[in-house]
Order: sequence, then C-alpha cells, then structure tokens
Amino acid sequence: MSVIPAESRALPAMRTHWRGWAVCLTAVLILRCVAYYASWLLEYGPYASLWFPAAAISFAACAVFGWRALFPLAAASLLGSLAAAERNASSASMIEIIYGGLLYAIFHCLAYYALARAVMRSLSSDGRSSLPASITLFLVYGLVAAVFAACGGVGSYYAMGDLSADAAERAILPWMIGDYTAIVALGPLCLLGFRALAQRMRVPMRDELFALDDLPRLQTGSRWFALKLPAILLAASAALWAIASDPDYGPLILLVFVTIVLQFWLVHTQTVLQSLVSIALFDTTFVVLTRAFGLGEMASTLQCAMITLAAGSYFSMVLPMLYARSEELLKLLTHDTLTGAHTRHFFVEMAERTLRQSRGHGRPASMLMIDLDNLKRINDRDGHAAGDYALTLMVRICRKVLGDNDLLGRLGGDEFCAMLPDCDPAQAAATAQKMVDAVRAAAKAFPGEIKPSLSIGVATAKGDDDYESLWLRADTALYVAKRSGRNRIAQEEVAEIVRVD
Ligand SMILES: Nc1nc2c(ncn2[C@@H]2O[C@H](COP(=O)(O)OP(=O)(O)OP(=O)(O)O)[C@@H](O)[C@H]2O)c(=O)[nH]1
Repeated sequence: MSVIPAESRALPAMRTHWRGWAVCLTAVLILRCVAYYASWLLEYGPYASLWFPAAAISFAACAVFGWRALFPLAAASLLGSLAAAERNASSASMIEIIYGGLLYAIFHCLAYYALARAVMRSLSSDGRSSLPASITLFLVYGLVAAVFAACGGVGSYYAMGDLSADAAERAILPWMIGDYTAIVALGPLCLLGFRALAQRMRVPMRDELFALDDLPRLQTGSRWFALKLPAILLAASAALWAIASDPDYGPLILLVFVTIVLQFWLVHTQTVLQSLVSIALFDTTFVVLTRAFGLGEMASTLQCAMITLAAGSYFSMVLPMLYARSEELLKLLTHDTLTGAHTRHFFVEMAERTLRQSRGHGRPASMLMIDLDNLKRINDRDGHAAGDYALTLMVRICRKVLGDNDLLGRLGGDEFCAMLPDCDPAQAAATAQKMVDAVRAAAKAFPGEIKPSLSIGVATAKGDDDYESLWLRADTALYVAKRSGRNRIAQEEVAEIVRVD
C-alpha cells in the first residue's frame, strides 16, 4: 500500500478550485463588460437608460463569489470608465480619467458588495423561513445601495470633468433608478445563474446559497410556458407600440399595466426559474422598445412598472412556500410525529367539540381509553425501536377499525383515547372488542418476544357529561381492564368484564 502525504492528496482538489475560480471570475468580468456595453447601446438619451444591468451582475457576483468578485468587477468598472471617456471625447487627462474610474469602481463595488453581504446574511441556513425577510431586505437595502452607487458614480464623472455641477445634480436620480431597476429586475436571476456556474465549476459555495435549493421546488409550473411567454412579450410590445403611435393620448399608458397583470398571472402559474426568466425578458422588451420607439419621455413610468412587477413577483413566488410551511407546522401541532394520532391538545379540543355537538343533537357519543399493554417490558427486552413499532402498529390497527368521523388521540406514552360520535354503548363495546382482536391477531407476526396487546376502557356520554367527566369514567373502566389481567375491554356500568381469551 502506498502512503501518499496529505498535502499531495489535497493538490488535485485545490487545482480544481483554482481552475473553477478562474472560469467563474473571468465569466464575471466578461458579463459585467457586456452588461455595461448593453446599457450603453440601450440608452434613450445621454447617460439615460431604463436600467443598468451591470449593477445586477455586480450584486449577484458578490453574493455568490464574495470578495473575490471584487477584482473582476473593479477591473470592468475601470474599463467602463475608460470606454466612457473615449466615447464622450472627454477633455480630461489620462490621470484624471483613471482617478475618476477608480472612484467609480470603489463606490459601485462597495455598494453592491455591501448589499450582497446583507442579503446573504439574512438567509438562514435552512433558508425557508427567512426568504420573505430576505426579499424585503433586498428591496430596501437595494435602494440604499443604488443611491450610494449613483452618488459615487456621478461624483466620479464630475471629478473627471465630464459633468458640470448642475448636470451632475440632475443625473443622480435617473442613475439611481436605473441601477435599482436592474438589480430588482435581474439581480435574483443573475444570482441563480452564478450559483449554477459555481456548482458546475465546483467552486466552494457559501452555506447560505444552499438555502435557495428549495426555490426551484416551490411551484410545479404548467406546460404552457413556451406559449405564454411569447404571448406576453408580444402583448408588451403591442402596448408600447400603441403608446408610441399616439403619445398624446395619455390613457394608452394603462396598456402597460394590463401587460403587467398578464405577467403576474404567468409568475403565479410557472416555476420560479421560468418566472425569473420571464421577468427579465419582459423588462428587456421594455428597455429595447423604449429606445426603438423613442419613448424616453415615459421612462419613469416604465421603470416604476418594471420595479413593481419584479418586487411583487418575488413575494408571490414565496407564497406557496409559506403555505406549505404553515401546513407543516399545523401538522406538527395536531399530529403525533411517531404514530400519526392526534396530539393531546388537539384531540381534547376536538373531542370537546364532538361532545357538545352530540349533546346538542341528542345523539349518543362514546369514549375509548386505549392502553398498550406491557410497553415497558417490550422496550426493556427488545429495545425502544420494538416499542415504537408496537405503538405505530397499534395506531394503524385502531384507525382501520374506527370510522371516518371518529377521533384518535395520543394522551401520552402508551395511552390513547378515541372519541366516537353517534355511538351507543353496544357499538362502542363492539368497536373496542374489534381493536383488541385485531391487535391480538397482528401480534402473532410481531418480531419481538413479548407480543403487544390492548386494554380498553369504554364509557358513553350521559346528558350532562363534559370531556373531563367522560374521560374519568373511561379511565376508570380502563383501570378495571388492566387490573383484570389486560388484553381485554371493560365497559363502565355494564360492570361485567368482557374477556377476550
Ligand atoms: N418505545 C417507546 N416507549 C415509550 C414511548 N412513550 C413512552 N414509552 C415508554 O412506555 C413505558 C410505559 O410504561 P407503563 O406506563 O408502565 O406501561 P406498560 O409497561 O405498558 O404497562 P401497562 O400499561 O400496565 O401494561 C415507559 O417505560 C415509557 O418510557 C414511546 O414513544 N416509544
């Protein structure tokens, strides 16, 4: 057997990481440059675009790759500033351009790194319960980050001498809204994209990112996505075309909100990934057509629509998860996790209601106190797993004997209680007897040495009985069944002990 030193065994994994990191960070650099260039192409006026997708890339890259993403992001920001100076035929010296570019890079990267850190920290390791809080935080802190990035960005152009003080002041708001629109509309999709890349390249991921594993499972989606998506994009294009064809007719703007309603419908019926893709394409359609149709005048309305759509969609996407979560909690609250019988608290509440209804309708109702015999001996002899199995077997059998309207609850340990509405003493005794017989029959195949059996006390409600008084009589009957040798039923007042053997 060859003995390999620990360091050399670790080398292949480290090499994989380095290659993975190189691919991921290069992808960030390229995408960030492409996004910058795209927002340039799509400007409807000087420094004015509906969105700035580079901000979404920066946020998502920092969220997935952490501080390492700052290198390609800073490089792309600097390159962007150089390209902007070239395009605008800036009169600034090279030193001033580099200085302005560095300033811009610092503000932009810091703003979106801080946003990414805050959002990641808000995702707890199980993620599920914290997702709505993380979305709120993303929307609120996103605004703060966009303000910070816009002030820094405008300030750097001012420092380069490309913007006068007056123009700089007026540029801050559109810059900020452009950044914010992009991070809200594209940020989550970019984040899932970088996360998929990190997984593929086997780059170690932050624990919080695993919290997003649940997302794709939230909604099942319908098969009509391939039809719905083009239909909605067509509707959005038609709405913008109609608005552009008669810009003086104000009410046409309402068509934008009609298309948003359609988009909401899609988000509600498709998977999370399909919804994110659809939001991104819908917003891209707005951006491209705003430039193509010269709709710059309506920029703020369209941005408002894009932000509202994306923010609203994120909350609707987590709704199914919240429903599922509350159902899970409800189940935990009402059902015993081992046996599936009702929990004591829930059973008592339901049994009280059943008794009240039976009394109100003048119908009989009976109670069975059911106890598994010798559980302690089963545990001691064959182990707790055997005891657990005996308990689950017993509940399964009892449930089969009981009717749909009957209740079965675990009061604690090996003590169970059944509430039987519309059940007179004879029917109650017959049901209890069936349970005892069925468990005795099943016990033959029980793997342990000590076979499980049941003792049951039976009581039927009288006119003024409440849960407590009925339970007391059923419990007394159970005590009689136990004292008489177990594996049998005892019925109150009937006074006789029914033997099963
Ligand atoms: N395996 C298992 N044992 C449990 C569970 N809950 C309680 N027990 C055990 O069940 C035993 C109940 O003991 P006892 O109240 O003396 O009842 P018993 O041994 O069935 O005796 P009788 O009721 O008099 O026939 C205790 O040893 C508990 O520790 C459970 O969920 N699983």
